Amino acid sequence: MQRMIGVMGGSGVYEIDGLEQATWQEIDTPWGAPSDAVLTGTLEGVKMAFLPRHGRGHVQSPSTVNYRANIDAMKQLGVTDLVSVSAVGSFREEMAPGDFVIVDQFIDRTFAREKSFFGTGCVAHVSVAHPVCERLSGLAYEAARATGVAVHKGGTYLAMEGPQFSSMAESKLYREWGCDVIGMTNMPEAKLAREAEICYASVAMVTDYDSWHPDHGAVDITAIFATLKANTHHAKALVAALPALLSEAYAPCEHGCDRALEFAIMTAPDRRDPAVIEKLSTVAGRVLKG
Ligand SMILES: CSC[C@H]1O[C@H](OP(=O)(O)O)[C@H](O)[C@@H]1O
Ligand SMILES: Nc1ncnc2[nH]cnc12
Repeated sequence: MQRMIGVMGGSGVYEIDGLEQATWQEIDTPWGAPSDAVLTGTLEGVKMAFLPRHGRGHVQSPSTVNYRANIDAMKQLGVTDLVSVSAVGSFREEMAPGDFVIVDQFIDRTFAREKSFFGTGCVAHVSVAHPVCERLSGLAYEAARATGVAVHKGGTYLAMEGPQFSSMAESKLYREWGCDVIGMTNMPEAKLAREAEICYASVAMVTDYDSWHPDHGAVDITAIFATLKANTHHAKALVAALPALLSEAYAPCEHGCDRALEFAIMTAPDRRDPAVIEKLSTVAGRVLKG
């Protein structure tokens, strides 16, 4: 099996540079349409797939992004390692606008999204105790360091429903909970990547101090865009640095991300719904076949 890098581009990241044989591919999935076509090609001999999470032109809101379709599309293309690039607010003075954070934990406060590929007819329970792939996150950290940006290794991401930003009381509460950054999209994306047995890492680009900071006031979308614009070159450079770091032949993930479904399916084979099994053929085909 060949290793393939997927990039899920967040706010401000709607394209990547330098792909050879670049083609926008429309992908159908049993879960509906992904946010957009997927840009595929190779970079330094490594196959890559890029999907703008909100669609080109930022059409999908965090609540309407079809996360299941996006992950299924990446899996169909053969993505083994998926790096998310996201804009976030910061709860820490030292995680300043412009900095990058390699997220390693999540608190999921989203409530209006489909969060699993599984359900009635085929029930499965995977572990997300360690919701990101340690190996891929380490490589993303190295790639970020190579760009020269200030980068923090590890951080807890509070996933909120949105689309409105948090109240000051919520912002202060999340700080007390020990959260480091806040965004609206990495959940259920990370959970679904785990169900699809794809290694997942999250690169968070700090754009603001949310609304807790006495010296910074409320979140200001104009300031967010300015910070994102000033940082796009770092995000693109990070993506460009990934192939050299991941170019070695595929080796099973030491953390088991690529085997997450091994013992996860609870529904007895003779009680599984054939229509549901058919829908799961891409993401869970490895364990459902045979
Ligand atoms: C640009 S402000 C809020 C918007 O930005 C983040 O999107 P993404 O995670 O895709 O970079 C945040 O989650 C909100 O969707
Ligand atoms: N303060 C914030 N809250 C939620 N999502 C964000 N994305 C960027 N800044 C954010």
